[in-house]
Amino acid sequence: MRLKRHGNLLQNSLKQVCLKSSAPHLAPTGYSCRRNASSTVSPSAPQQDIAIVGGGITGLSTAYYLSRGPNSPKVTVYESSKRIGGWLSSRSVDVNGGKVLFEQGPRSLRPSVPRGLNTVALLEEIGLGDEIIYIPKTSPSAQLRWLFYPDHLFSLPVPSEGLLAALPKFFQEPALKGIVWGILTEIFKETRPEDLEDESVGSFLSRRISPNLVNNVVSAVFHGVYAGDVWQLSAKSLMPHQWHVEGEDGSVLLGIPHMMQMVREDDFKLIVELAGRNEPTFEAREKIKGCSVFTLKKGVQQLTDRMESLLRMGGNVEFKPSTAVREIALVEEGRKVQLITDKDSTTTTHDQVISTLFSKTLSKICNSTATDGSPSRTLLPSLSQTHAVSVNVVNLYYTDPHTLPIRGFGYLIPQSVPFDQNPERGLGVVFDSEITTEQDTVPGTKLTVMLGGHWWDGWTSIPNEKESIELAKSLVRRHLNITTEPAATFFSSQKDCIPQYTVGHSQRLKEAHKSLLYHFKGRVKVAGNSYTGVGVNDCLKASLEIASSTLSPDWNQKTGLESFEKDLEYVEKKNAMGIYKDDLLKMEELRKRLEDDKGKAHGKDVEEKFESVTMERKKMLDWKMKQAKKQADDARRRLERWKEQGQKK
Ligand SMILES: C=Cc1c2[nH]c(c1C)Cc1[nH]c(c(CCC(=O)O)c1C)Cc1[nH]c(c(C)c1CCC(=O)O)Cc1[nH]c(c(C)c1C=C)C2
Repeated sequence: MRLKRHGNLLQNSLKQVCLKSSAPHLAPTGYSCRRNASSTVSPSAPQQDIAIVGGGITGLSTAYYLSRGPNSPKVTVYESSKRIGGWLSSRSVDVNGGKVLFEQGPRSLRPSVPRGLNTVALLEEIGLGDEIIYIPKTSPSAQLRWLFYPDHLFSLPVPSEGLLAALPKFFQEPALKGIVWGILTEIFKETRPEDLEDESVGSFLSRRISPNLVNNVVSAVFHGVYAGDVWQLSAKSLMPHQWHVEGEDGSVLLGIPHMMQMVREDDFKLIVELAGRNEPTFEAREKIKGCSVFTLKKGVQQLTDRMESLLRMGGNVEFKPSTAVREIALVEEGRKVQLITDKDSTTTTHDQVISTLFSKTLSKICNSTATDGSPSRTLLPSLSQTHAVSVNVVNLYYTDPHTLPIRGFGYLIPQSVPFDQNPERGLGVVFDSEITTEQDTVPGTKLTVMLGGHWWDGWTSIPNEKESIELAKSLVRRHLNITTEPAATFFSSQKDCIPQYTVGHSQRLKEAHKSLLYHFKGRVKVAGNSYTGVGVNDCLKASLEIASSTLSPDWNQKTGLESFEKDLEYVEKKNAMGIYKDDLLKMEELRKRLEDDKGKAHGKDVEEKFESVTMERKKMLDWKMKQAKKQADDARRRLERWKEQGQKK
């Protein structure tokens, strides 16, 4: 009975989500997932049939965005494994009379503007707003981040303590040697040759600042995000702002003021889109302001679980788990895409296919048909070069809440640490119980040890479960002096979990865009962590965009990679200030008028005018705030109504 009521509630909320996105006054400015009047697909046209290959976070959210409007297409999600949800995997494990939550993939998300805001908006939309745990910027896990070099842990400078407090560390810590000098002399360094299309993060930052910064600090930070090798990862793709300003201003340092006024054009579009819908709610925006990262009460997998159940209840989406797609081909004179799956070689046809697979896997299933007996070749050669790293994740739980000798987020191990200090090939350790204890029912200390990544490139076999747990215990014994046995351990091997955006990434994707258009006429599109960012926030942004492209009038010009046709474009941040955009533009107008007046007016007059402008701005902001709050109240009341309706049913 209880479950049923819950089910009704979910179904209702999906209906409400649909109603919401179809409301004309809420029409998104940029990404319309609705088929509007100008669409090539008229309301009487047959329902489109879309296949999504891959049932991870990108596949599920694409299915969700496709399904939330009226006249939504028929969607089929193909997933090779039994389980839907992909890399987002949270396990609740029984320990000593209670339960602790272990994360195998991403564990917390950043509230960055606008991608993190977009994630919060989605969480609110699917009814998980109250399940978000906001970790405050003041918590030890947000303040203290540690690095290991060469044989000890040291904390990275805390920005709030200021430069003066941090300065001695730059001279005492061997890892930071030469970095201050490298920064001070950056503006005098030669700029890159004009014909240099891309280079590694290592080469870029060594050239601009110092190799020590790369080997001892940046390589550690890149371990924490990409588990990759800084000497192979692309500066153009992964440090796009810094790369851009070097090109524009000749120096990264001199370019900082410029950089701070800029925002990527695609992010700007998302800011405007979110502001247009006043999302996330005012309350969530307020919480985000003070938070460093956020997660969910039952772990990040709650996001994929909720989307899956909403989609199953909505009725327009069919799930095909344990069904690997082994071939994709254009058929019926280019009017359909055929998928051949490994289930008895079943074939199905669809109007469009969105692949969220690892790009190399996609390249293997998109082949030319050889009629002359020669071996078939991939139609997407530039994607066949992609490489991904594997990470073994070991979760450890100790009953003593005071097992750790230090507080903070955890620590990262840079590439320069000698082998004898890191024979386990560790990348870093997360102090999960320092980030939040809200997910567990018993006290204790919870750690996650990450092993492998690029260290294992070229290895033919990697450590198994038993070996990895031993390696993890040995690592925390040497680095943290933890000698007690954990009360619980959990292991997972994440094979090829992080695609590596190595030098030439953007050029390869530009070529892939052309190949997809040429061979599949826009009927095969891509999204996911192989292309426009490896994080959850990036994947959700990509799925919003690809769902919109799929239903747009010019769907046949879109592949998900069209942004790679040209270099990244930036716009001025002041035009991208979300809900304050109009105010700021009006302010700018007033400021200009005042400047014009300046020549005519004197002293007191000018001061008075400035004061009146400030008052005017304040009034405008107050008004906007009140409006946003009213909208949030309305949304809350609406939600209460849905809940009541759901319960009555
Ligand atoms: C399986 C291991 C993973 C490692 N990195 C990622 C995974 C899935 C992916 C990843 N990690 C972070 C980001 C950036 C997030 C964003 O921009 O929104 C991505 C794409 C950052 C991050 N890394 C760790 C944590 C707890 C976070 C969360 C945000 C933060 O606090 O900065 C921990 C961590 N992840 C990896 C390692 C080696 C590591 C070590 C401490 C590899």
